Amino acid sequence: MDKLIDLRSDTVTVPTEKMRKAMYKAEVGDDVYRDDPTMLRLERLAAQTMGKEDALFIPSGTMGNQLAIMTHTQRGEEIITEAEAHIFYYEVGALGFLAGVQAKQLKGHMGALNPDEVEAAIRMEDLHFPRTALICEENTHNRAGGTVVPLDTMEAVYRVAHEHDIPVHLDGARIFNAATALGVEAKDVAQWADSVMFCVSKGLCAPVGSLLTGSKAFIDKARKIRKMLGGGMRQSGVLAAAAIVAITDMPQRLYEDHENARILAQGLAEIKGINVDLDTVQTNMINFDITDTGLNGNQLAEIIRPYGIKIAGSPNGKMRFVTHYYVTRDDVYRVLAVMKELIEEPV
Ligand SMILES: Cc1ncc(COP(=O)(O)O)c(CN[C@H](C(=O)O)[C@H](C)O)c1O
Repeated sequence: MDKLIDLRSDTVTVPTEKMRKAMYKAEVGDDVYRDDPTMLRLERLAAQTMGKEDALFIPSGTMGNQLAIMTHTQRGEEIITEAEAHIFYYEVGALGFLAGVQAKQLKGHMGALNPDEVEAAIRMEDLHFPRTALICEENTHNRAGGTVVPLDTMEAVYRVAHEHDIPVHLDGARIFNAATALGVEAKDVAQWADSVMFCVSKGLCAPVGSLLTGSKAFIDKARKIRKMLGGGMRQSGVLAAAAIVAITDMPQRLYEDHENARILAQGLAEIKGINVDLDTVQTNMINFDITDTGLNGNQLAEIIRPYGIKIAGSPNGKMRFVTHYYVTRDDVYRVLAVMKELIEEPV
């Protein structure tokens, strides 16, 4: 059976052999009592990696983002997000349902908020107005194509926020991809946010989890809200062990995913009917459009599947391919050969 090439997302990655061994041998305890030594080690490592005081393990990035919002805000307040931020676009309306806040959405440029527009969007004191309680950024930015927000932009937004005593939360699901593309450490990106959520379950290949990082006071409050949501976990050191391997071993190889994405994007751009904006291919994602091929994403997903290639379908021509640890350079060449055959020489 040919190997399955799965380009749907970097969320499909499975734990490495080293992670599985670490999980098996993990020293565990009841983390609600703070007795799990492996979880304590992970949270110290995560905080140190982001240059923050403390960290909290959560089972998903969505929970980490929403926990941050619930911790930073009060019901009835307003947060500022980019127009297609994951926090707004893909988190099932949790902003309103869980945190009871509303979003002021600003259209970014390749996912980056404009600091002047952020400042203009901050509410002044007025009987009619909700208070602006939080500014949320996303780096890399998923729906913009895994694009990287420049550090000077993040710094400018951070300074505007702090001039108005407003905290900044970074959805850093792929912060290590951003740091790799920028040639800096993750903490150099994280410094321009008060709280940072990052995922170990995506490009870093851990089976489960994300870390929310921030000040000790912030994390103490977030830990209590996590417990309220039923997120207090017992012997979670089994998961923490894999996350420690993920943070320690995997960021340094992300450049390979970026190189593979670049090669894949350039190859796709040469196929008749496929439109790719190569400027947006900056990390491990490729957003492209197949409308001019006469196919939509769902049709392509169906005809490509028998070739051992899994892609996310779509009702229109808008497509996303994501590279990761389990997509090799040879897999990239095979995908290009199959795409060329299916699109340029349809039967
Ligand atoms: C920027 C960002 N922030 C948060 C999350 C949520 O992470 P999880 O809740 O899936 O762990 C994601 C997941 N992104 C997933 C994907 O890309 O396939 C889907 C869209 O939810 C994300 O891309």
